[in-house]
Amino acid sequence: MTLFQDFEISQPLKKAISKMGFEEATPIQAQTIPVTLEGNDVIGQAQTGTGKTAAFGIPLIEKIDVNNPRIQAIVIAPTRELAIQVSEELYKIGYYKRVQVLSVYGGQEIGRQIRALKKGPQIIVGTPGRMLDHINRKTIRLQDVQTVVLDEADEMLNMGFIEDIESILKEVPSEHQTLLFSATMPKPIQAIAERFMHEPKVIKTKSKEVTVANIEQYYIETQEQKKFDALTRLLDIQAPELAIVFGRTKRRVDELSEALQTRGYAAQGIHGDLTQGKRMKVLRQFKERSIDILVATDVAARGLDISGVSHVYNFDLPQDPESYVHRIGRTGRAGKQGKAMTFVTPREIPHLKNVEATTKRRMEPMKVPSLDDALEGQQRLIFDQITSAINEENLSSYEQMAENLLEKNDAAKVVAAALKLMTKEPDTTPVKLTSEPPLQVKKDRKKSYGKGNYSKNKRNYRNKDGRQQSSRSYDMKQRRSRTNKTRKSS
Ligand SMILES: Nc1ncnc2c1ncn2[C@@H]1O[C@H](COP(=O)(O)OP(=O)(O)OP(=O)(O)O)[C@@H](O)[C@H]1O
Ligand SMILES: [Mg+2]
Repeated sequence: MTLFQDFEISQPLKKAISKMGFEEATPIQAQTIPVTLEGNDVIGQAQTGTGKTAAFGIPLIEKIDVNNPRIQAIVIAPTRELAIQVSEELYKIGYYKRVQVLSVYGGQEIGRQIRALKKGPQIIVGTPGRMLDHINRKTIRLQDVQTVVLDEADEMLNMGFIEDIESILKEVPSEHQTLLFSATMPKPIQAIAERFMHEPKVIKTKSKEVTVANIEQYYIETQEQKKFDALTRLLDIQAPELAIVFGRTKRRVDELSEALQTRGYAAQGIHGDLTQGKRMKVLRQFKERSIDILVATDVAARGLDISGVSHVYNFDLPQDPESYVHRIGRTGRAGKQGKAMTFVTPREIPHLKNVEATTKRRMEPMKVPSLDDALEGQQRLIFDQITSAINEENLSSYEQMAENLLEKNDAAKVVAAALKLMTKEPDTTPVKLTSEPPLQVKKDRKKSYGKGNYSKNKRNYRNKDGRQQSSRSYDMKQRRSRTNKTRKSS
């Protein structure tokens, strides 16, 4: 057991960490913080929700010179919401040290960011595109940067981002520390990563499984057209505190959130085609629980830490096993329990096996619930709520009314009527949902990474549309298949 108080870090940080409620370091924190404080480059891989943000955040903030108003560290994250979240966590860690942290991301007025940049933040957290934009405008200067962090490193070094990352790194002095963190690190991506690094220490917390043990994982085999009924019945039965439903495409997310609303659920969608204002509003509503179902593309798959997410539903199978790991990792965080349900059509079973082979964990089969099961689920929920209300609520203003009802009616009838009115009976309102074709399993995934397209000596080559590419890991087939992902969010 490693306590934060025992780390060689300054008092203001210890005070901030304790205010955040952390006492004991998680395994990845215990292993990486000392090594990072010594100045090493680090590749840190640990399961979702195990505190990787603080693992890089603590040493990063320890190193900052607060008397220097220039940018000393940058953290790059794949999505806007993650950049904001990471900057908030760093702000908390640096609170008593008075470190200034700023997030810059696409979709927010650039003028506002430029004004904030003039105040001399020491740490910038941003999405690659917007960070490059500021570098080109000379509103961000990286000459004093000593630390570069790639959060969700494998995603950042993936096809769509690598050129931006390379351009950013060109602006950083060659003497700098590089920290890469993610829950997944496919070997070919790690090889690319090491090119950017100086004798990196690779720290992977020892665990056979890629996903955390406290997430129960199920799959539900059903026809494409039956998935939605199965979803709403499951929602009725499982009554999640907060749930995230992942869909494959933006259109899918729009249709799903509308269909859920039609059936009376408090659901909203989030994806890359919405305005930033709308994206932030939906996420705020979800955190405040004015909605309890977030329907999302993979834009919400990585890094987001929202307490209370008890269930994740993969309405559509994710494109690759890594995406599965990150999606389900939105639940079961910081030692909490979670459940993940994945819908799969019969033709997609090979794809599911592929996911299981990567995660080294079997998903349990779950039967498609019937309407009766759904009704029973809702009844059980109401039963539990009433039982706890009997013990905990002040019912005095209702007691007279109860007496009146009981005078004229049979007691069991009265309670049954009240139960019926309170129970949300399964809603079968027809909804419109465009069918998605089944996912095709990629023949040999291992070979498809970095297949001839990338080598150390052959860094530049032209792709099919003649555009020069620097380095890459996925082949073109994979690239096409990933275009539906909401990736370029900055
Ligand atoms: N030592 C600790 N003690 C208690 N809670 C912690 C500790 N470290 C981090 N946490 C909390 O655990 C949660 C998950 O942390 P974090 O978001 O950093 O996970 P992660 O490993 O980056 O996950 P992901 O792979 O999904 O990005 C956060 O709410 C964080 O505040
Ligand atoms: Mg993280």
